[in-house]
Amino acid sequence: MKTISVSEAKAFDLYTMRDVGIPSLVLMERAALKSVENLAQLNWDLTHILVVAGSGNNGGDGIAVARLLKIHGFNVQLLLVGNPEHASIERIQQLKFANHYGVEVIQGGIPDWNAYSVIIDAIFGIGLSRPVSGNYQQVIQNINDSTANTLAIDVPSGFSPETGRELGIAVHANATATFAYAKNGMDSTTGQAFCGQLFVDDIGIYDPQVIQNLQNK
Ligand SMILES: NC(=O)C1=CN([C@@H]2O[C@H](COP(=O)(O)OP(=O)(O)OC[C@H]3O[C@@H](n4cnc5c(N)ncnc54)[C@H](O)[C@@H]3O)[C@@H](O)[C@H]2O)[C@@H](O)CC1
Ligand SMILES: [K+]
Repeated sequence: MKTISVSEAKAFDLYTMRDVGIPSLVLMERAALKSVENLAQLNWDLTHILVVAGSGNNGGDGIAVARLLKIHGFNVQLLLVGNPEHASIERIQQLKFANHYGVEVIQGGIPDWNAYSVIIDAIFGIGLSRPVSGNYQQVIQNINDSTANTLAIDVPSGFSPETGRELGIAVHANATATFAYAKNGMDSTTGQAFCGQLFVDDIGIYDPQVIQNLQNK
C-alpha cells in the first residue's frame, strides 16, 4: 500500500488547489461524499450519529458529512470543538451550509456519550502538530470510552502519521476514511490499531508525478 508523509499530503493538496486549480471546498465536498459512502459500507447501526468537528479543515470535512447525513434523514448532531476564532475559512463556510439545512449543533457538553451509535471523528487531520491536551484530550477520551462505533476522517485525531503513534492521546477508530493516499504509519501494527478498517478514498488529489506521467503520454 502506497503511504505518504504529512508534508507530501500537504504538498499534494496545495498542488491540486494551486497548480491544477480545484478549489479547496470542492475537495472537501468530495471528501465528505466519500466518507458517507464508506459509512454506508460499514453496516453499522446508524440510528444516532454524533459528528465531532475541530476548527480546521478536518472539522470542515466533518460538518459537510453531518449536512449530507441530515439531508438523507439521519438523526445526526454536531459538536464543535476548538476556538471558533481560529476556524478556517472552509470550516466557517461548511457551518453556514449546515445551518441552512438545520443541522443541530450541540451547545455545551454531551450528557451521555453512550447515547450515540456512531461518532464521526473530525477533530484533527494532517494538521495535528503537537500533543493533544486540555478539552481536546477530554473529548478524545470520551470518544474512546464510548460504546459508539467511531469513523475517523482522514486521520484518527491525535494519531501522528509521522511517528505512527499517538501524540498525547488519539482516537481508536473502528474505521478511517483517509483521502488520496494512506499516510505513513497507518500500515504499521500501531497504525492499524488506531485506524481500524482503512478506506483510501480518491477525492481528486494525486501525486504530481502521476500527473506529469499522464502529460508525457
Ligand atoms: N483544502 C485542503 O487542504 C483539504 C483538506 N482536507 C482536510 O483538512 C485536513 C487538514 O486541515 P487543516 O490543515 O486545517 O488542519 P486540521 O483540521 O487537521 O487541524 C486543525 C488545526 O488544529 C491545530 N492543532 C494542531 N495540533 C493541535 C493540538 N494538539 N491541539 C490543538 N490544536 C491543534 C492546528 O492549528 C490546525 O490548523 C485534512 O486532514 C483533511 O481532513 C480535505 O478536505 C481535502 C482538502
Ligand atoms: K480526524
